[in-house]
Amino acid sequence: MDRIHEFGTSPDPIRSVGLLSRSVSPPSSRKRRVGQSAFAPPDGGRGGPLRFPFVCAALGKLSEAELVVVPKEPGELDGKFPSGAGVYGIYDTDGELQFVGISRNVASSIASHSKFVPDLCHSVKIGLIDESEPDRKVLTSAWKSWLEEHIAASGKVPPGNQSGNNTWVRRPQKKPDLRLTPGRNVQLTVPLEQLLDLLVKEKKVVAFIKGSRSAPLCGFSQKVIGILESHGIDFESVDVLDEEYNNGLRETLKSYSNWPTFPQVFVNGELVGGCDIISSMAEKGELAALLQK
Ligand SMILES: N[C@@H](CCC(=O)N[C@@H](CS)C(=O)NCC(=O)O)C(=O)O
Ligand code: FES
Repeated sequence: MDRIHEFGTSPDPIRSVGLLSRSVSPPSSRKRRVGQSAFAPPDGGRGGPLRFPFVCAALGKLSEAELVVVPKEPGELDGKFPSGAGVYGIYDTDGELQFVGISRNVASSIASHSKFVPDLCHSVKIGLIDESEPDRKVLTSAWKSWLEEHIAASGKVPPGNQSGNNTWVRRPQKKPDLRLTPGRNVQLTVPLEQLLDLLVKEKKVVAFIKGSRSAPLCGFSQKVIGILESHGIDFESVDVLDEEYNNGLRETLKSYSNWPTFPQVFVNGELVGGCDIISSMAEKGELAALLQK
C-alpha cells in the first residue's frame, strides 16, 4: 500500500505532478484539482518539449514522482509549478535530496527556495494534495511519508530536514509596502496624482492592493500577490487602504487609471489589470512575456 495512505486522513490525498510530452493531453473529463489553475498552457510555440500542461498522475510516493528541473530565470518559473498545496522534495545538481517541505502554495515555496538557495535548488518533485483546504494534518502526513520513504531507501535524513539546519525553513523577509507620502500630517507640495504617476513609471511592476503584501485584506488582492510571488516576480506593493501614508489614493488611483476596483497591477507605467486579468494571464503563461517588455 502506498505509504501516504497510511498517514492520510482522506483517501488518496496526494497526487504527484508530472510533465507530459506535447503529444499527450490531460483527460478533459478529469475534475479540476487544487493548483490546476496555475497549470499554464502551451509554450506559445517556442518548440521543444512542452512545459505544460502538468497533470496530477495517480502516484503518491516520492520515488515515483517526476523530477522536474527548476528554471534559473525567475521569468521561467511563470506557471511552471502548481500553486496548490502539497509536499515537495528539492534536489541538488548531484541528484541528492536536500529538503522535503510542505506548502499551501508549492509554486511560491519553490520560487522562494530558488531565490534564496539557488545552488542547492536544481530540481524538484511535487505531490499535490487533492483538497481545496487541506488541513495541517494531511500536509504533515504527506511530508512524513516522503521523508520516511527517503530515510528507508537511503538511511539518511535530507540535510535541510536535519534539526538545526535553517537553510530552507528561514522565512524570507517580505519586501515592505511602498508609501506615497510621509504621513497625512505633512502638507504635500505636489499633487498625489503626480506622485502616483512618478511611482508607476519608475518601478517596473507595482501592485495596488487592499491591505499589505504580508497581510492582504481582500481575497482579490491576496490572489494577485500569490500569483506574482509564485511566479518569482519582483514587484512593489502599495496599500490603498492605508489612510495614514496613502491618504486619498483609493479614489485618486481610480480616476488616474480609469479602473474602478482593486487590485490594480501596473507594468512599465501602464495598467495591466486586476485580479481576473492577472489570473487569466497566469493561466495562459503570459506573465513572463509581459515582464520582459
Ligand atoms: N473583478 C475584479 C475584482 C476586484 C473587485 O471587485 N474589487 C472591489 C472589491 S475589493 C473593489 O475594489 N471595489 C472598489 C473599492 O473598494 O473602492 C478584478 O478582476 O480585480
Ligand atoms: S474588500 Fe471585500 S471583496 Fe475586496
